Amino acid sequence: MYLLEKAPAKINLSLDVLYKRPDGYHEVEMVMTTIDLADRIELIVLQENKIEIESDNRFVPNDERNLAYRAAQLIKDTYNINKGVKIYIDKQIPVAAGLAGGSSDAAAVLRGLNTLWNLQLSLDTLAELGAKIGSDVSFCVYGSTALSTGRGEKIKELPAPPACWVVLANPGIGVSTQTIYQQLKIDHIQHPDTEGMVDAIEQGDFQSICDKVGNVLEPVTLKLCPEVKQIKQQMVEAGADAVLMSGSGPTVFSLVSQESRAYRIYNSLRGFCEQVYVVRMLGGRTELD
Ligand SMILES: C[C@@](CO)(OP(=O)(O)O)[C@H](O)COP(=O)(O)OP(=O)(O)OC[C@H]1O[C@@H](n2ccc(N)nc2=O)[C@H](O)[C@@H]1O
Ligand SMILES: Nc1ncnc2c1ncn2[C@@H]1O[C@H](COP(=O)(O)OP(=O)(O)O)[C@@H](O)[C@H]1O
Repeated sequence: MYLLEKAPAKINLSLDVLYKRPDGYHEVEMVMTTIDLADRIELIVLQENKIEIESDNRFVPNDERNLAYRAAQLIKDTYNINKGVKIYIDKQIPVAAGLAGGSSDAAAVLRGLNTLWNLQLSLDTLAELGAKIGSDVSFCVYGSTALSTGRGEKIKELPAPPACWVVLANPGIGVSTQTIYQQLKIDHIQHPDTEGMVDAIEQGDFQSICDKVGNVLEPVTLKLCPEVKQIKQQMVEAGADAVLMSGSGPTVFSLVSQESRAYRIYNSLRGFCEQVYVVRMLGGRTELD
C-alpha cells in the first residue's frame, strides 16, 4: 500500500511575540498561510515494524531527528500500530528557512498515515498530536490560513486571503529558530497589528493585508544575516506590494497582485540569491490534495 501527500510551505503574514513563558517558549500571535511550494511525501507500508526515511536532500536527517520520523513514531505509539512505513521526502522547500518545511512534512505524515492505516482521526485530533512534535505542526495539519496563538499550536482558521503571487528569496544560509527567539529583546518590540491583519483577511482586502504585514523576529535575523535587508530593498524597488521575512527567516517573501511584476522581482533577484521562487498563495484546506 502506497500514498502520496503534499506538504506545502507556510509564510507568516504577521508574527508578534507577547512575552517569554516560564517553560522557555514565547507566547506568540501569528497569522500564517500556505503557499504552492511543497515537499512531496511518499508513504509505503512495510510489513516489518520499522520506520525508514529517505530524502534527496543532504541537509535532511534520515533518522529520529527527522520530524516526519517523529510523526510516524507518535502515531504508532499512540494507536499501538505494529506495522512499519517507509517515508520518502522529495524536498522542494528550502531547509531551516522559516518556511516550516520539516513541520509540514510531519503534518503530511500524520494525515497520510491516518488514511493509510484507516484510523479515522479528525484534523483536530491530528493537530493535537502535531503539537507534541513542534509548535508549527498543528497549523500545518490544517494547511490553510489561521491565527496561531499559545506557542503557535492554538489554531483559529481564517478564510483564504485573496489570490496573489508570492516571490520567495532565500540567501542560502540556514537560521536556527531557537537562536533567533533567544536573541529577541522583548522590551524593544514594535508590535504588528494582528487584529488588523485578521480583519483584512476576513474582508478579503489585499491592499490592507499588504499594509499590515509585520514580523518582530525580522530585526533579530537581520543582524545575523544582512542579506535579508538587501533582498527586501531589491523587492521593493522591483515593485512588490508587500515585503516581509517569513518566521525566523532568512527567507524573504513579497506579495504581488500582478504576475508580470512577480516575474520582474524574480528576475531582479536571480543573480543575487541562491534560491528564488515565484508561486501562488494557497491559503485553503482543499488545496492540499
Ligand atoms: C518562528 C516560527 C514562526 O512560524 O517558525 P519557523 O521560522 O521556525 O519556520 C515558529 O514560531 C517556530 O516553530 P517551530 O519551528 O515548530 O518551533 P519548535 O520546534 O517548537 O521550537 C524550536 C525552538 O524555538 C523556540 N520557540 C519556538 C516557538 C515559540 N513559540 N517560542 C520559542 O521560543 C524554542 O527555543 C524552541 O526550542
Ligand atoms: N523533514 C524535515 N525537513 C527539513 N528539515 C528537517 C526535517 N526534519 C528535521 N529537520 C531539521 O529541522 C531543522 C529546521 O528545518 P525546517 O523545518 O526546514 O525550518 P524552519 O524551522 O526554519 O521552518 C533543520 O535544520 C533540520 O535539521
